[in-house]
Amino acid sequence: SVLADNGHDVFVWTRSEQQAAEINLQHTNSRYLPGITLSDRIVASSDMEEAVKGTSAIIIVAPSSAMRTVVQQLKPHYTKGTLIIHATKGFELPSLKRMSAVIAEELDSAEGDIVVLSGPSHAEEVVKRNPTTIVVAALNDEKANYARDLFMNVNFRVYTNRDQVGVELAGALKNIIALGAGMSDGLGFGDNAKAAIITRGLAEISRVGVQMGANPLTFSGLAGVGDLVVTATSKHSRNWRAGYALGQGKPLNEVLEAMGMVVEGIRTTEAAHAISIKFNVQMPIADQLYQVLFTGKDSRTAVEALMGRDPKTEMEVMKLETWEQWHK
Ligand SMILES: NC(=O)C1=CN([C@@H]2O[C@H](COP(=O)(O)OP(=O)(O)OC[C@H]3O[C@@H](n4cnc5c(N)ncnc54)[C@H](O)[C@@H]3O)[C@@H](O)[C@H]2O)C=CC1
Ligand SMILES: O=C(CO)COP(=O)(O)O
Repeated sequence: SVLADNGHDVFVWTRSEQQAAEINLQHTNSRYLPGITLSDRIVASSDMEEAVKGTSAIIIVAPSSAMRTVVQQLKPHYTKGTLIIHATKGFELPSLKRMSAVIAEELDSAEGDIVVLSGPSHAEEVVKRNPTTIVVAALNDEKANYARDLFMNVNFRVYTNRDQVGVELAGALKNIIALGAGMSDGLGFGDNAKAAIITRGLAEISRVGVQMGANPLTFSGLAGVGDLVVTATSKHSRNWRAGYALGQGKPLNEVLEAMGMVVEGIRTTEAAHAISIKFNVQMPIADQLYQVLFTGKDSRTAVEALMGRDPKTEMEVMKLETWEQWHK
């Protein structure tokens, strides 16, 4: 919708012929954006070749679990050099690869040329043209600037950031903390507990991000704090809503079935469990969530485990040598 507002012709690919017909004939997408009329500049197709033929940029927003197969379907129709932007927040499992690495591998392109679009941007509000700020990140400045100019308008402000790794990691990892914030609310803990999980969650995802090559400052930006606030406090958030239902004692399979949309934080918690071992970094919140989601631990017992940890200094956010390296 943002691109259509900016005067671009937009082609949407969907697996569902029925959904494509609805978008083309009624200009609505009732399952995902009820009550919204879409621009007639938006044309949908269930044929990948038709959807991407002759386009100057391709935006991929498949769930992380489907990213590789979607890019494999795109590959035969992809013209080398066409700009690729992705807005998916998650990791590939079990490889733990970031999405831009998966895309670059499949399309045989440089990872730094893939533009990551991230930040606090629930589709439900973007489509209403409510003010939204996001970040586009790539090592390749020309490509990042091109992506920025495609999307930028008076309702949708776009910043650039060269820390592609950090933006991608922040966007994925914040979903774990949003699940935890929802769970805290579902348990009825109130504002103090939610502020605690957001703040300590930010420390945790920044610590692991830095260990994986991110600039810590990226976690104070739109892809970090910005998206964490949105996802951990919004009624739109699938991750918060799933956490809330889990906190109320509903079983995971029931929660996911009722949601009917992807809850990336579940898979990302699984990824974080492996990441904390691989990168030798403590992720206490993700670790407790992992136990609640995958080993049947009671959520109140998990909270007790978090609150009963050994005393720490608050500033033990990341390894000092990494911090010093960034501040040299
Ligand atoms: N919904 C939002 O406001 C935002 C979502 N994102 C990210 O976008 C990604 C997608 O999320 P949503 O659109 O919210 O999920 P969703 O569950 O609402 O929609 C996912 C879409 O992908 C399709 N899909 C699933 N598996 C597929 C496959 N194998 N091949 C082709 N299509 C497939 C589904 O049919 C559905 O149309 C996630 O990584 C999410 O974190 C990022 C920013 C905002
Ligand atoms: O990342 C998002 C908003 O920026 C979407 O979060 P949810 O998947 O939790 O709705």
